[in-house]
Amino acid sequence: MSVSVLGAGAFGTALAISLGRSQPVTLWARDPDQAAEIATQRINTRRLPEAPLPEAVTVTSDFNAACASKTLLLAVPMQRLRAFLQQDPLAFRGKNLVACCKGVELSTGLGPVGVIAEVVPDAQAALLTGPSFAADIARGLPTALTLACADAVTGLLLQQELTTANLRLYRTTDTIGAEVGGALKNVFAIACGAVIGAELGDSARAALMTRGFAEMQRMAQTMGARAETLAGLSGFGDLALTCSSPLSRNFSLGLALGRGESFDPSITVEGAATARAVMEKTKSLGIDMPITQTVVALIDQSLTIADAAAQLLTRPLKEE
Ligand SMILES: NC(=O)c1ccc[n+]([C@@H]2O[C@H](COP(=O)([O-])OP(=O)(O)OC[C@H]3O[C@@H](n4cnc5c(N)ncnc54)[C@H](O)[C@@H]3O)[C@@H](O)[C@H]2O)c1
Ligand SMILES: O=P(O)(O)OC[C@H](O)CO
Repeated sequence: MSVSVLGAGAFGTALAISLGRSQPVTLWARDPDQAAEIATQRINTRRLPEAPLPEAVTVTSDFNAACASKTLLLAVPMQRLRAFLQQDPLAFRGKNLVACCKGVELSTGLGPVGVIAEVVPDAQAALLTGPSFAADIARGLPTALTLACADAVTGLLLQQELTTANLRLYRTTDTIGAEVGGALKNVFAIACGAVIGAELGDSARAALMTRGFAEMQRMAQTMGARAETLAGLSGFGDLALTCSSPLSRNFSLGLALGRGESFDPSITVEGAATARAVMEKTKSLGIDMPITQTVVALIDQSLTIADAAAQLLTRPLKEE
């Protein structure tokens, strides 16, 4: 069996480095100049500048060559996944397609596994998600993630194939739970960053994390997910990491909002589009997501941080 990573951003490069320490891996970049640069310098200076590539990583911009592997890790942003798959759906037929992105598609309300199932129905769709920064994985620091695949046999195979010495994978067949946890933790990280940026305190952050987790559970269970998935790495685990670290881009966007500073729009921040997509989805699900709604308003700048805090604090009192 062979593995290719499609997408040479920070996360794709980190996964290729981790896997490449013990097996041959192909890393595909869509930009031929970038592929040539990484192949020659043995480092991705644009996205992961301090992490050299092991010898076993082959870098290419040849799409067909990369798609020769049976297992393909799709490391492109959530809102680009469909267009990426639609470029050449035949190339993906019969493959193990492991989405490595987190979020909900704006146009459909689907998560990454749902998008793969729609565009390439005869592939085995899986999701790799959970608490991890690309730089940590690339440095070989200890990390644990969730590998979600509805097909238990394929899930077991992928768990064994993608676990490395420092990257331990747990498996689940609950793809919905894994999708929802990974998507919503980014939304709440924006909220937590805003609270810290506006100097509203660590207690307020803890409240947002806890009530955000309640929103996450509410949405996931309404969609048929299992509670234990949300309590695992893909839900609680990633919420804890992303809401507490300035290394997170979602948290950093929130920090900028809280401080009234600008933020580079070219940086991948999945939580912004996902918050909008989730609010659209709640209309059909019929559930209340007040923190998610507040994040949309903060991003739109239709609400100040002070008004957002006042609005959340004055909601009708209820049981926990
Ligand atoms: N960076 C992390 O620490 C980290 C950790 C875990 C999960 N993730 C997830 O991984 C996903 C990707 O994040 P990232 O950090 O690698 O982002 P990034 O911005 O570093 O890289 C995104 C890559 O996708 C490529 N890309 C974009 N559109 C494309 C298209 N249509 N076709 C082919 N390639 C395309 C870009 O060229 C770029 O190389 C996100 O969903 C993110 O949440 C990231
Ligand atoms: O930098 P972020 O906010 O996209 O977070 C990276 C990972 O998703 C953390 O698990």
